[in-house]
Amino acid sequence: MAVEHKTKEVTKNRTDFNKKETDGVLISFDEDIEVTGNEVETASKKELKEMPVIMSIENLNKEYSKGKSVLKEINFNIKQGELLSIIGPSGAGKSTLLRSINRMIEPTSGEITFDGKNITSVKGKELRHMRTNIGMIFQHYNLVDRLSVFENVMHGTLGYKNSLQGIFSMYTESEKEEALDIITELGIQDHIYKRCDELSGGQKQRVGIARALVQKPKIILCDEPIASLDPSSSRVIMDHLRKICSEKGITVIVNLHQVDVAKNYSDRIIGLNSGQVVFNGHPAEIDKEVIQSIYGTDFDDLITE
Ligand SMILES: Nc1ncnc2c1ncn2[C@@H]1O[C@H](COP(=O)(O)OP(=O)(O)OP(=O)(O)O)[C@@H](O)[C@H]1O
Repeated sequence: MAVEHKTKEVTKNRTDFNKKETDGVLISFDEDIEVTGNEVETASKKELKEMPVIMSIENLNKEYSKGKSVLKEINFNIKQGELLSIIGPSGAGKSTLLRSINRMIEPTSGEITFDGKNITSVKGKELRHMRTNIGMIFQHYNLVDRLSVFENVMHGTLGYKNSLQGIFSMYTESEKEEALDIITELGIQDHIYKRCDELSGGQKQRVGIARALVQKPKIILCDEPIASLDPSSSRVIMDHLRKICSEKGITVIVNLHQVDVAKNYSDRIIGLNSGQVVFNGHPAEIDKEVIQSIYGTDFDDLITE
């Protein structure tokens, strides 16, 4: 079921939020936009309209403890090749939502259909197979520091291997060649034999993207991929994610704290507040009232001018 509309009446509050930097949330608006990247070419509405839906999320709920809902009746569709950002205040449920999608977290109820298959209750081999189609990158990279860039990237193929092949790092020549191509595309070929703990944050995140890409995923989930990076490295990472959608047709779902980055790079934005979707629309529809609905009445408390 597609939900392509604002799902909650926005609160009327005329506080001027222009260019306010909160703890981790940078807000800006069209008339005074503070863009961290170049003008980015997102997919046109028409192009995306013609793309097939790759994932549907229906009535998804999550309770970590009984009676305390962290996700409440989440509904939305995602198209192939779409870059979808999820924004919302700390604790809104962004990570829980992202991790429910690949079942790192078990949803309490609801249904996720991926590539035509209900993946909500798949187990064992089927779950492993499903996860090879869903790559993930993390705020803190989740690399093995003492291993080289190349070895970390090759770990992306492990989902396709039995445990013996995995233990002995048995990679085929074509797997190695494909990994090299991806490493080169990401511009980290000069670091290929370096240990990962010798890299900058931006380089580490590019290793994380390369590892996700060698999985040959249909979707990549990104949990605050730029939260630990400076603006220049953030731009490089977001440019790569945008390119992955536009040129490889891979769907990217990205949790972000930076509203301006979400506006600049996304085909669509979902706003979460207290576990509910309060906005689901085009970045151009994000205005002060929408921001108020997403960040809530406590938003003033976050301002640190
Ligand atoms: N493993 C857990 N057990 C119990 N409660 C949890 C667990 N993980 C998250 N929560 C709670 O669920 C709610 C949503 O957390 P989540 O991390 O999904 O939010 P978020 O929007 O990603 O926040 P942030 O932007 O700070 O990362 C929070 O109230 C959090 O305390």
